[in-house]
Amino acid sequence: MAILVVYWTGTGNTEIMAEKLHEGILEAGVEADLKQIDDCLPDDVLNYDKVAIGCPSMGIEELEPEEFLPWYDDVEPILGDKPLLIFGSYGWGEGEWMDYWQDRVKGLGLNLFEEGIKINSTPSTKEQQMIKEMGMRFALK
Ligand SMILES: Cc1cc2nc3c(=O)[nH]c(=O)nc-3n(C[C@H](O)[C@H](O)[C@H](O)COP(=O)(O)O)c2cc1C
Repeated sequence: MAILVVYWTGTGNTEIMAEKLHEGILEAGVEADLKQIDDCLPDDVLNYDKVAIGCPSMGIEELEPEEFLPWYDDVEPILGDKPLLIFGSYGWGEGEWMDYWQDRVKGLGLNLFEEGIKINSTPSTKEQQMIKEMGMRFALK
């Protein structure tokens, strides 16, 4: 079994989240790759059993529109029933972009794992541990 953790980041906060998820998955003893979307063609997701996708809140509570969204629009239709974990960082408010993203995923009937992880700004040490534990659960489920 292999898991892909793939993300877009502007200033590195979502990247820290991706690294912690990846760490947790590896600690659970499951093979995993960590990639930025630049290094991952949409079809590459087909090589994995489970996929974790990260994108921060950009625009006005939106997924990043220039690079991430066109990539994600191509990925979503080929995910099938692969377990999908979504995550990202936000800067203010309640992190509504994650609610919209989850609604979108659920509306398409995709196999969403737990609730998407949203973290305000840079994840604290405690939040990093929580993310790592979620990575372990994702790996072992
Ligand atoms: C162009 C732009 C738009 C943003 N829009 C939002 C927003 O609508 N809501 C929000 O909570 N944060 C917003 N943010 C803040 C980012 O989500 C926040 O800084 C986040 O930590 C960035 O994650 P990253 O370091 O992975 O890029 C925006 C930031 C930028 C640069």
